[in-house]
Amino acid sequence: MNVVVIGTGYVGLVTGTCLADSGNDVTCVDIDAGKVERLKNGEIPIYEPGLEDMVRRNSAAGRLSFTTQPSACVPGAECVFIAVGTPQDEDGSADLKYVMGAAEAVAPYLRKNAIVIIKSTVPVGTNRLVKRRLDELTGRDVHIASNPEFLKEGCAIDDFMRPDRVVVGSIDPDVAETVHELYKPFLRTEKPFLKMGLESAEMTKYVANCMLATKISFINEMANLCELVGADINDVRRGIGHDQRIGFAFLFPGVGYGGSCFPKDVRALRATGKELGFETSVLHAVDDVNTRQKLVLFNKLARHFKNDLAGKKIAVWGLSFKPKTDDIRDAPSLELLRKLIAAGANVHVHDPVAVPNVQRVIGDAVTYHSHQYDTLEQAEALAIVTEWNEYRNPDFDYILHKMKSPVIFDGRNLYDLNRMTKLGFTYSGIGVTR
Ligand SMILES: NC(=O)C1=CN([C@@H]2O[C@H](COP(=O)(O)OP(=O)(O)OC[C@H]3O[C@@H](n4cnc5c(N)ncnc54)[C@H](O)[C@@H]3O)[C@@H](O)[C@H]2O)C=CC1
Ligand SMILES: O=C(O)[C@H]1O[C@H](OP(=O)(O)OP(=O)(O)OC[C@H]2O[C@@H](n3ccc(=O)[nH]c3=O)[C@H](O)[C@@H]2O)[C@H](O)[C@@H](O)[C@@H]1O
Repeated sequence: MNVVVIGTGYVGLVTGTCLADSGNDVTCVDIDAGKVERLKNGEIPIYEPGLEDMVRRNSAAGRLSFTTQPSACVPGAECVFIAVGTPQDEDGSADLKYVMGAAEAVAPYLRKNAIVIIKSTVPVGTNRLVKRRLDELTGRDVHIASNPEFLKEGCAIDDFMRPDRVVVGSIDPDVAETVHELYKPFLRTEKPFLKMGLESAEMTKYVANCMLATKISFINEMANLCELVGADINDVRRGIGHDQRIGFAFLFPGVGYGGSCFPKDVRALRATGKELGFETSVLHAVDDVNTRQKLVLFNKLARHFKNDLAGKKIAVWGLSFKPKTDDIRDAPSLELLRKLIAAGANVHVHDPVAVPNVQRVIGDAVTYHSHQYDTLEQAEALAIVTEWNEYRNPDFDYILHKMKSPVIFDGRNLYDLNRMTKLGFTYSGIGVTR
């Protein structure tokens, strides 16, 4: 099929590349000329394992190309995906200016019977709003489909190629069937293609993200309570997870969820409720718990140093909002760094890939290191924010020898409390402490 994807961010680039990989002719469009230039040279602007190779391979095969001009590709397209950002507006609701802008940019070039597929996460009602605008601009009854994306950064290609399900909302069932053709190569096992109405598809995306965010805030609240009652959340997690009704997924306690989606999507769904005079109390609590959880490492450090962090050398491992990405949008690390800087601490940080992004936001108020151990020279405490694999099994003897005082605040429960205590560390995890 001839496909156009508008937006070459995490979602657009992965969608376009994976669809090209299954034999479609794909053109990706972005308004950012610099990004398009880099992509044309086979350079990808984000860190996503495996993506660069796939972009190069499919570009070389002539199935994947990049442009800034919708006029150059939309006229030939049977399907036009819109995968632009939907950031949080000041009141928490989703800002639709990029989605509407993209729709308006493609409208003049849409061929008869082309399908516009909205992949961006958009509030209920947006697909109909976009359709109305497209109908107005083209003078035709434009086909529209809502196709929310469920991929995770860091394993985006695998998630796209092996989805748990594909959701498509449409007015006309034939439109959904055409979209199904695009997805059939990725749904060869028992995984379902779920057809539904536009509103249900839009809502499905928010409910999925809010459910996952709820699980995380719930387990974080329980972890904090475990510390107070002297229980170990790792044992409790296993104790509940074996109950098949509960399970293990997304119940790892930590420093709060970050990233470009959970925080904004929880707030956007709250805003939808508010607009309709409906109080979403659970979502309010989820957001509230998460805001507090992002401060959990700072509060532990402040308590340990009796509220005097001035001049204390603190090492921080992990800056991206989760491993295998350089994305720092709403990352808990930023909250920690800002609080430590404000308290006058001498902060030394490491991250395998996110340092350039953090440098752009935090500047030289902290010291960046290219090796994790270099942060520890005479450090008085180590805070672990992101569970990169290389932090899981470090040389603890070396760390003991390097640090001024062997104190670890582990925001991801990478280590075992008893082992750490035996080794001579003062150690505190999330929901695991002495
Ligand atoms: N990042 C993720 O893991 C996931 C994101 N989503 C949703 O997908 C959407 C896109 O997210 P990301 O890919 O992270 O966004 P992003 O911010 O990384 O990329 C968006 C891209 O769209 C481009 N753009 C904006 N207006 C344009 C226009 N008129 N024409 C052409 N290009 C335009 C921007 O220059 C940018 O390159 C959002 O609604 C997000 O909530 C859904 C699932 C996963
Ligand atoms: O809409 C989106 O953008 C995407 O949002 C999330 O994907 P992503 O944000 O890439 O990353 P996750 O792996 O879900 O992690 C989100 C945050 O939750 C935290 N988390 C996750 C799992 C867990 O058990 N505990 C926990 O604290 C992570 O550290 C991270 O900060 C969803 O998992 C995707 O399905 C969805 O498509």
